[in-house]
Amino acid sequence: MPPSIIEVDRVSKQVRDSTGVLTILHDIEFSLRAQESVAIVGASGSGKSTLLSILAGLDVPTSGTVRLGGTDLFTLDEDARAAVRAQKLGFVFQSFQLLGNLTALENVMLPLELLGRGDARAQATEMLGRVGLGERLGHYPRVLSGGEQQRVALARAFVVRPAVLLADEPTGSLDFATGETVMQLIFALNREAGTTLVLVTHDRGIAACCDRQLRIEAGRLVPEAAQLVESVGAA
Ligand SMILES: Nc1ncnc2c1ncn2[C@@H]1O[C@H](COP(=O)(O)OP(=O)(O)OP(=O)(O)O)[C@@H](O)[C@H]1O
Repeated sequence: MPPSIIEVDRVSKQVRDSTGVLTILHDIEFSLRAQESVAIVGASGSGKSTLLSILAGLDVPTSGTVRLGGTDLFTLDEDARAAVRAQKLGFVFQSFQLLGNLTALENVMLPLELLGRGDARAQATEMLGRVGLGERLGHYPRVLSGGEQQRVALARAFVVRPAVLLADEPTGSLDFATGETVMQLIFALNREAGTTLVLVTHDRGIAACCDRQLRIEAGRLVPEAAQLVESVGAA
């Protein structure tokens, strides 16, 4: 069995608001094996995006630990955490988040250049070909459709061969058919690259395509045995 790539141990997150202290995540615990695909599901406001931000090292838990490939993310200083993020993680967001003043090719070359990896142009060109945009290398995001922009974002995420891809509602801004194409591409690239996929989604069909689902209710992880009972009951 592949080793754990992510180990989350008793992660809680609290914030202060005008009414006092709000607990967004309560003692979340799970681990993910290398190459697994996992959907994080749950109602709006249950804490899914907060958990994803903590897995990304972008948000800091109030207590608990997150180990990525054996490295405890929150014992590192910000610079070291950013370096781990750049080397091991890829991100795909609902809103694409491409740089508008760079072409498709330049957007995909950028993470390779920041990591000092050789031959960024050739690797980025090949990756854009892989997502079906080999003819659009010199085009700026503003002339690309939503689905095309998300495919550039996928190429940018996968080109560094991340250990883990974190995706937050990657089809949320796309119509159904385009969303399906993008998801098929994510699963295919994921298998090819042997990446672990962590996907936040409201879409049950997409969640069902993942190896596992982690359900969050009001900041607590529903035990997987209880989820199984629920799904058998619903069948
Ligand atoms: N900095 C903050 N201050 C106050 N409340 C916050 C803060 N960050 C998150 N929250 C609250 O924590 C809860 C969980 O937010 P989160 O964005 O993680 O939910 P979510 O499950 O991703 O929701 P959605 O599916 O709607 O995107 C929400 O009620 C949100 O308003």
